[in-house]
Amino acid sequence: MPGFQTALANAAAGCDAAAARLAQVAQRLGDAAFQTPVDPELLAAERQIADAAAASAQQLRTDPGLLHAGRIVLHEGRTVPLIVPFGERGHLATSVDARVEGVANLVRTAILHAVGTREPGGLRVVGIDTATLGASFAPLRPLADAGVIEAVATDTRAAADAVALAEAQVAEHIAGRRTDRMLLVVASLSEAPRTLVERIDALARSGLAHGVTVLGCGLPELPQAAVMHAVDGPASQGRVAITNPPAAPFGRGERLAAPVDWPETPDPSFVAGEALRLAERAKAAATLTFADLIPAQPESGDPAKGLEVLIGRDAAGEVQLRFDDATPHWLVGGRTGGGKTVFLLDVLYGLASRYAPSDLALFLLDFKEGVSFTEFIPTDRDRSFIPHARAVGVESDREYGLAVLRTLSEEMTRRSTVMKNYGVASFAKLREHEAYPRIVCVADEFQVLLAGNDKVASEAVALLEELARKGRSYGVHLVLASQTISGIEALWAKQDSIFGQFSMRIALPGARTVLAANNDAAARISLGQVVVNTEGGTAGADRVARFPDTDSHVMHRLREQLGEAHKGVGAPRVFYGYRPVHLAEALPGERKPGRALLGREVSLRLDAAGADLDRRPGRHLAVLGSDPVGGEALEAAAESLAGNGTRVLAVDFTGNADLRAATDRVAPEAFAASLGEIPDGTVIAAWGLDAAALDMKAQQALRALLRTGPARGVHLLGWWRTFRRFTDDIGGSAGREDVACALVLNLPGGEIMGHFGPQFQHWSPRAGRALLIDRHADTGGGKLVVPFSRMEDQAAPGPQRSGGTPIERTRP
Ligand SMILES: Nc1ncnc2c1ncn2[C@@H]1O[C@H](COP(=O)(O)OP(=O)(O)OP(=O)(O)O)[C@@H](O)[C@H]1O
Repeated sequence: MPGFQTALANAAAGCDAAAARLAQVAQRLGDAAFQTPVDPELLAAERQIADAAAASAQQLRTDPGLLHAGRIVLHEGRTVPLIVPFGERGHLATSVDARVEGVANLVRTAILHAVGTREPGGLRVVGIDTATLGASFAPLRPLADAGVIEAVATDTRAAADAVALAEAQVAEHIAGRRTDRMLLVVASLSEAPRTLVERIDALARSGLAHGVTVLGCGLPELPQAAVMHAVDGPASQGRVAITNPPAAPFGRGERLAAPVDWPETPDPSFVAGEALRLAERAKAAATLTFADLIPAQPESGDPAKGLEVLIGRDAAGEVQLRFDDATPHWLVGGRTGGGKTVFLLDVLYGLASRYAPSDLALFLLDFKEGVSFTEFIPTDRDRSFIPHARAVGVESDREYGLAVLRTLSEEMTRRSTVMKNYGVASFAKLREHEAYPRIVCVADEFQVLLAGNDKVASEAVALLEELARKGRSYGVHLVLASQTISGIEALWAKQDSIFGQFSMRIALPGARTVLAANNDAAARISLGQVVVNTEGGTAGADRVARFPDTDSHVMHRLREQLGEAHKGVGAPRVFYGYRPVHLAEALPGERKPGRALLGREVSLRLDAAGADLDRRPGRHLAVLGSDPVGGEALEAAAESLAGNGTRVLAVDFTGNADLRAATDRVAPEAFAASLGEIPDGTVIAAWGLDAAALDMKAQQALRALLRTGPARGVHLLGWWRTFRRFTDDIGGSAGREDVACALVLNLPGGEIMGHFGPQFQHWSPRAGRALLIDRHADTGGGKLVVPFSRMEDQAAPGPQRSGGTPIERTRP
């Protein structure tokens, strides 16, 4: 732009000379001086300037180092743009704030110019507007929605945060961690404390070289700034006098000798259109696609020092998050529909594509209808899965979550022993000897695990604390996510020592309490954006990134690729909290002679649960409670035994049992009499024993059978729908040891603890779950199981007809 600059310099010199002459004349003649005819040379210079300015105008608009800050008023009604150094070349200040319309126009012009003349993402804008509560920025709303204007502070506290953001920008710039620029726009500051103004001055001093430009409206003392002074007085016509910009003075005097006007009020539709255009441009540039998250070279990451994953972009570029010593565990929050599922899928698919299944193991828990991890497991329609996933809980029980946490804790113990053997103290060093994978355990709606004061909650807290504290040394990482404030508070309330370990805070729109109390960054973002804060949520340490929506084709393709590359890796074990389980799905190895299978353990391995009917005293099973599932579990037990060659004698007092699996049947009315004649090696399966008419003699025969049966291979599997009748039948506490196994259904802990022990007082029955107690196998609180139920197409057979003879053979 040499033509324009030379013309401007000549004109400025001309102006200086004319101004000096004018001043002298004015001194002599007073107001009459202004009637003095204008020097024809000056008019000629002005014409030259105006022509050069018109020719260069387009070029000027694209230079981020120059700002069109108003109009220089010339003679003959001519004006030329007032161009001042800006951006990296200078700050700009005004003597009055944006309550003056011309200054508000300057604010908008400056922002649109600064954003528009840089590459998308090259400039962040932070605003302060306490006197008009943000009105100066209102027409630029799309830029705020797109995250280009990161914050507009409307009170003094927020103003201090905004200044802190700019200070952090300088610090990051000095440290070489950022190369983008920030424009701090102080549109108005009303009664700001002196210290805040001093901080802005300090920013102005160091900012030019270190990434911050200040537009300080109402701050005429701003260092390194050209200052536009509103000229007072009735004759001033709202004119402005501008001081020389320190970086590029207009001329020899202190000020530009010609009068200046504030920028004109632009057409509102132009401002709105520009803001929208720039916002769209910023969004398009800041948004990666889901496919962009998948590296070109899959599984090439080295997990020794940490795991790294690309999640999106912010103004400074790509945003990579890490699981490492600095950010070993993550806390994620956001309101319903805030994008938590999508964000977690971005992270987990990103990780799975970067690291091999031997380097990364995923444990995925979902405690409510929230995130569903079906994208990791085979489904009826799509058999592909993510081979990194080791265990997945969908709408998991708390006990399942606990089992996963226990497994991780045991894994840490195992690793610690190995590390001691090698004499190393970090996961990175361990990897030099053995290729242990890093483990990432995601618990969505984790607060469910901590709810209440029961044993599960207290054990979960203890385990979480241990994992949070020690996980980093052993390569075990937690991601706790919650949609509710109470979720995060639950963790806080339970153990603040856990909370403190989560230096990585991730806040999706509407998240509260994930960030520090005075950090409201999550309130200002919209869907598709995330606040990432690696300093425990501290205000001023946020990065606002845009993350992509998921893409089911890309996910499917990756699953197929991974499946192809890791053919030998089996599908993860999946616990579906809401699904019934069936004996028919038991694996061949799970069916063993003499083992009555009753359901599936709610545990990491989801093993088949049952009672072993061996020769030890007491090897009988009582199914207790009126829930009809008790009858179905007993059917499964009978079937599993009969399938392995055990002779099963069935008797049904309920009229609803499916006795097809039984080898023999006995009519209900013949049951009492048959008790004395049970052949050796027989299992009696009895449905609804509470309805059996047992006189004293029969009851005694029953007790004798219980006491002596196992030694000769005779076992009773009995379903009592009432607890009282069960204890009566076995002879109360005297017979306690005679029935060692029980499957407890809908009977509260308070009712059974007298018989089974105080450790069962916390048992609270729930649909589809039972408590398996084996007095010989464990002294703890029993095992939570999902009892086997009938398949849906397995219709209830209706009342069974009893035969005429006591023992009727139904199957050879
Ligand atoms: N980064 C994004 N870009 C575009 N759309 C998104 C993005 N993230 C989420 N969405 C959309 O927002 C909607 C809600 O997202 P998501 O299911 O992840 O929310 P959530 O917080 O898990 O909510 P909920 O638990 O209630 O399902 C979805 O339709 C999703 O496609």
